[in-house]
Amino acid sequence: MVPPESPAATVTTEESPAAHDEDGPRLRLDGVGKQYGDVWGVRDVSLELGTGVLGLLGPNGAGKSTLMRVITTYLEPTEGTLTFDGTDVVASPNAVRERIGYLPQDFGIYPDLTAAEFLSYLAAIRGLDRAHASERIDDLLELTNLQDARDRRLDGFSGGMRQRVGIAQALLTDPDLLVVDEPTVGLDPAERVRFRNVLSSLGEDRIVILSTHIVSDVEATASGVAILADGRLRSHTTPERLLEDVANRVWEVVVPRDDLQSLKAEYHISTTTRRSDGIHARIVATDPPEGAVSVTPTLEEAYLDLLGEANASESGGAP
Ligand SMILES: Nc1ncnc2c1ncn2[C@@H]1O[C@H](COP(=O)(O)OP(=O)(O)OP(=O)(O)O)[C@@H](O)[C@H]1O
Repeated sequence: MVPPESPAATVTTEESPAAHDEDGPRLRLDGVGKQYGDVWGVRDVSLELGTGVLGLLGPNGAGKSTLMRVITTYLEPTEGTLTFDGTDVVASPNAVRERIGYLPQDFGIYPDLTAAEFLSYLAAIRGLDRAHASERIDDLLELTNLQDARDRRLDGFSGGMRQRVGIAQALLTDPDLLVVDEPTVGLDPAERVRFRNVLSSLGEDRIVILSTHIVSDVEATASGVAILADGRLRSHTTPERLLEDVANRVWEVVVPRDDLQSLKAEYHISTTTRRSDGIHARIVATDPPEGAVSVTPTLEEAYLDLLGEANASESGGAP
């Protein structure tokens, strides 16, 4: 919960990433807040976005879904204003809706339909004329690399293929703003890479907002990062600047397994890996322990450092 008296988030606008294309679509949020009863889902969010992929990161309950629902007009903000190319999103939701594509986390399909039938059905619901829809569906099946599966029933699709159908449906009206919620959860590594590539190319000429817990998806696709915590915008920057902020402060140290607890007590540990020579721990610290070797930070470490909550997540290695 965000108490109304909380201080405004310290977000420096001059650090915000510049849009790729000054002539492309622009989305602007000023002091946006959404309250559920006594609880603020998000509060005082100001952002200006141009073309490119924005990675929206934040812990559970940070307000990501609330913010996306407000942006996609599913929820009205309690306070603040949103404008899309100068149009007031709250006053004219219908004008904005037709320019927005949304892939929600709980995207439902009709299992008995083929990919092409499903997209035709959604195109009809959204009022696309038949000839235009058929051409558009062909293009989208190609874009999402599903042309060979177009006449297969959706119940035989893998998770990754379903997500690509989800992206295709979100793009039916050729939106200038695409919002995708946790799109790579449950995908295998190859599908994830393919999906990331599709998102990156979509960001070339539209605004893409990618909400996720998977920081490596942001690292691979995003030109901008917005970090929410407790409903507040903590940072709007580029992945490069986020990494610069933690440069020279990430270390790897090898300790015997019995020393791990005391290391945890003293340092922010991002990951630990068990190897035959001991536990390899990556830590974020200004004053590292003796023997620590400086390593290249990951975006996840920069993100955890900003949230101030780095802690160990153990990964594989020798027993
Ligand atoms: N319909 C609702 N009624 C009351 N409170 C809500 C409602 N939806 C969200 N909240 C609250 O608003 C805050 C933000 O929730 P939200 O779902 O937007 O966060 P999130 O970042 O999307 O979380 P997650 O990553 O777990 O999906 C939380 O405190 C949540 O409990």
